[in-house]
Amino acid sequence: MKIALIQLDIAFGKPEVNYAAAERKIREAAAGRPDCIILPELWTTGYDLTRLDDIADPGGQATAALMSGLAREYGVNIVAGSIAARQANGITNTMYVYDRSGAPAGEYSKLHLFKLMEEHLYLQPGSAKGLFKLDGISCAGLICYDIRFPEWVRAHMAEGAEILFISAEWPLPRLSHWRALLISRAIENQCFVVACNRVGDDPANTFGGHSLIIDPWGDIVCEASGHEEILSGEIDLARVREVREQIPVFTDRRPEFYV
Ligand SMILES: O=C(O)CCC(=O)C(=O)O
Repeated sequence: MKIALIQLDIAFGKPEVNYAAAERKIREAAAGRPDCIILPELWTTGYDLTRLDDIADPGGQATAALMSGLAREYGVNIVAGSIAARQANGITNTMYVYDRSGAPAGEYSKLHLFKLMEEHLYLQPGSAKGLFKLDGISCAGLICYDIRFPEWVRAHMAEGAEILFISAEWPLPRLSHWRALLISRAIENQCFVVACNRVGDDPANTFGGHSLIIDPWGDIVCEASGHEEILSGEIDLARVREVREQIPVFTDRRPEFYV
């Protein structure tokens, strides 16, 4: 499976600019004929939280129209990062996933809102897992701060997911945490981790880039720089089965003692 990670800079609070940039980058990435493309977190608005009432995408519909159309046009799966979506219960930080036919394949709203960046003041948390299938492969999709909650990641991987997709806006000062947490999630869950971060600045933060693909042994398949780029890497799902057979963590678990 060939994966392209679109490590974008994001124009603060300017969805029209960001939709145009993401479309350009997806067309560029699609030329390399990937099986799957992933975008970062909140890529339509950035963290312009105080203006979300005006700029959130109602029901994710504008995002769906663009992403589903591109997925169908290029016959590529798209993990469309996350966006601020206006829902009946308020605004959520929601990841939408489309398969090669452009059909919705999954949806996940960020469960753990990040207080350090005031998400809890403007967003409603999700309440369901981010499990979906792409080309018959079981996948999980989570968002940024979620990677600090190994029990939430495990809840997904224990249901058989083999690839963990992460969309993020992870700040530069904690880049060492980003790498260590992602490598740990890959090792402990014996899965591929595909993690797409943004770059650039907003009024409060500088974001670190260094999007990554990590294999189920914890080795880095590929890693981006701190600048805008399309990172491309190939994964072989047989590696998940090999590592899970060699060290059978999932069958050796004793969950009855973990509560
Ligand atoms: O956990 C962190 O250090 C960063 C999390 C974050 O930036 C987010 O969830 O948006």
